[in-house]
Amino acid sequence: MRVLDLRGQRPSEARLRSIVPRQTSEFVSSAEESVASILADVKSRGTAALRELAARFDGVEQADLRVPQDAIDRAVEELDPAVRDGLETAIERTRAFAAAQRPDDAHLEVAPGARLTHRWTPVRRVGLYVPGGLAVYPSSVIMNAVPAQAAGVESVVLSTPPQKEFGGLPHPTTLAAAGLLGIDEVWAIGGAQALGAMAYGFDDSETLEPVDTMTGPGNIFVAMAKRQLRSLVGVDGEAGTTEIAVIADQHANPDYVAADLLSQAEHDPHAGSLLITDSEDLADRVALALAERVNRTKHRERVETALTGPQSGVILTDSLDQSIDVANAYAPEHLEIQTENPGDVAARMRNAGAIFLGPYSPVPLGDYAAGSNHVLPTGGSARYSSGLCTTSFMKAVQIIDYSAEALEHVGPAVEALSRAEDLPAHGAAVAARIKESDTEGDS
Ligand SMILES: NC(=O)c1ccc[n+]([C@@H]2O[C@H](COP(=O)([O-])OP(=O)(O)OC[C@H]3O[C@@H](n4cnc5c(N)ncnc54)[C@H](O)[C@@H]3O)[C@@H](O)[C@H]2O)c1
Ligand SMILES: N[C@H](CO)Cc1c[nH]c[nH+]1
Ligand SMILES: [Zn+2]
Repeated sequence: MRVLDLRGQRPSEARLRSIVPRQTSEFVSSAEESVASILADVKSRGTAALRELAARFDGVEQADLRVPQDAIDRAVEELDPAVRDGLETAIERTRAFAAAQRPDDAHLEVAPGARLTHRWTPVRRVGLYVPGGLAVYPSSVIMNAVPAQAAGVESVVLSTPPQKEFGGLPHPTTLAAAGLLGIDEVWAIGGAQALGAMAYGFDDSETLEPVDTMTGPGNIFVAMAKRQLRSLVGVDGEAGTTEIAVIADQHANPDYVAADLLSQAEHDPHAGSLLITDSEDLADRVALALAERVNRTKHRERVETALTGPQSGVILTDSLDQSIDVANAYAPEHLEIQTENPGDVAARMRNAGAIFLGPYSPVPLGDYAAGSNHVLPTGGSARYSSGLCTTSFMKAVQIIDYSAEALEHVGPAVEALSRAEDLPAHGAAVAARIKESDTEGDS
């Protein structure tokens, strides 16, 4: 991994953001044109386009795009018992935490007779994307579906790539996870075209009703499709190519740090793994442990590409304070804090998708069974967006209920502001109720 030595330097926030190792936003932008043409094709030609795209990108010929219920039922029946236990544990913990996130409505009488309500409602129909290119992601079925169900969403549709190995159906463990969660509308469509299908819907040889919100992780084609469809449907944050940053000091266990950096590098050759440390000695020991682990890891080629790419590296700082500044500027999807007092460091972190404290909370725990969600903002978007949660599937409506006296009391304020904005009909609408006159000239 390349080393960036910031010791003795005081880079500005702007400079820090530009020098920390990361895939540039041009990386996702490189998919812009191809995704635009995929989406246009799906919009105009529906299932015919989807079948052609599946042949081109997934190498499958599909008769039906919708997965039959008996394939879902069979996947549940044939599920390995240990995997079933794992999925059920993950569902149980994620469900408990998602239920705890349900927001309360807010009610306020802002003045006598002036009642306001902030009422949360679930989105009616949502589309969940579950990736399935380089790896298989049944855990992402849980991370998408459980908060949607906790929010009270009425209609859930799931889309995931068809697999050549399974005759054009999605991977059976992904189907089994859907079955365990009671999801019966599953489509074998992958990549940008899946997002287009759920956003536009189609009604030709098969029918897919459009959704109101789409969520889920995926590669750059998925992330770009979400960017392009954002004005048509609600989308969650940009949960693109995985990244991990670790703030570590001399107290950290180098083998744990190495194992965790490697764990996320195995997702994708473009995944980012970053160590931020004020201890050169720790950095050297992590490098040794990492080399040893990379030698024997299953997806060695992918991991080596990720760890040696421009998006990965070691940043040497001259203090824990500077490590925190660097991490906040980087805004990682996952941040591990492997320091003497991780809770104190976490309290000073503003920008991270999820924070993992201390030696016994590794990122892979959060990937599967911590109870937290693994669909998290990447590419620095943790500066302004959150990981998937129950409110990602909800929206709030504000309800205004004033009595005649309450309106009369605040009327002069409304009328003065309407004059100031040269929108006198606004003031007149209030004046009509107060003075029993509805002409603008009276207001
Ligand atoms: N941030 C998160 O919360 C999170 C969670 C899980 C996974 N991930 C990330 O999700 C990604 C999963 O990627 P994946 O590739 O394994 O699965 P994927 O489902 O995202 O992508 C596979 C699809 O990409 C499409 N595709 C492939 N090549 C294409 C091309 N040249 N042009 C257009 N479309 C093409 C195909 O249609 C295929 O079905 C990884 O990068 C992983 O790091 C992120
Ligand atoms: N680390 C991924 C989020 O970036 C989530 C995941 C799913 N399976 C394994 N890991
Ligand atoms: Zn992972």
